[in-house]
Amino acid sequence: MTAKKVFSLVFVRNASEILLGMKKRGFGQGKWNGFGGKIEPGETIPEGAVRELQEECGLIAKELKNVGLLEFKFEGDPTLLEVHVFETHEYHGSVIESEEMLPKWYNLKNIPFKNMWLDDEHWFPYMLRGEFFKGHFLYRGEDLILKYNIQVLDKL
Ligand SMILES: Nc1nc(SCCc2ccccc2)c2[nH]cnc2n1
Repeated sequence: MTAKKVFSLVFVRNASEILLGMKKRGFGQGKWNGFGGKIEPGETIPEGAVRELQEECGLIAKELKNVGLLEFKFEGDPTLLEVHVFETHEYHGSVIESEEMLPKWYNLKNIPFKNMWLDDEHWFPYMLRGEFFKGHFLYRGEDLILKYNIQVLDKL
C-alpha cells in the first residue's frame, strides 16, 4: 500500500514578481522554492499552508487560491508526496528570514529555474497562465526526472 504524505506549497505574487525562499536545511536544501511543508494532524490543507507561510517568511496570507496539485514519487521509495500548490496576492506582515528560508523577490521574467527543483520549469508556466494543473513526476534521486505528465483541469 502506497504511503502518502501531504504538503502545502505557497507562492506569494504581485503584478510582476514572485516571492521565493532559499531552503536553508532539510528536504530541498539549496533550492529556491515556494513556502510550505507537511500538513499536521488536525489542520486543513489551507490552514497548514497559511501556517507554513507565516513560519517561513513572516507573511500572513489573507486569501489563498489553490492553483494546482503535484504528485512526486522517488524511485525506490514507496511514499507518494502530494503537494497542494497555492498562490496569494493578498497578505500582510513583513518578509523576514527564518531558520528554514531566505526569502527573495524575483521578477517573473527571471525565475532562477537552474537553482530550483527540476520539475518547476515544467509546471510554472501553467501556474503563471492561471491554469489549474495536476502534475505527476517520477524522480531517480533528486536530479533526474524519469517520466512526468501534466494536465490542465477545470477547477472543481
Ligand atoms: N517545487 C517543488 N517542491 C517540492 S517539495 C514542496 C513541498 C515541501 C516539502 C517539504 C518542505 C517544504 C515544502 C518538490 N519535490 C519534488 N519536486 C518538487 N518541486
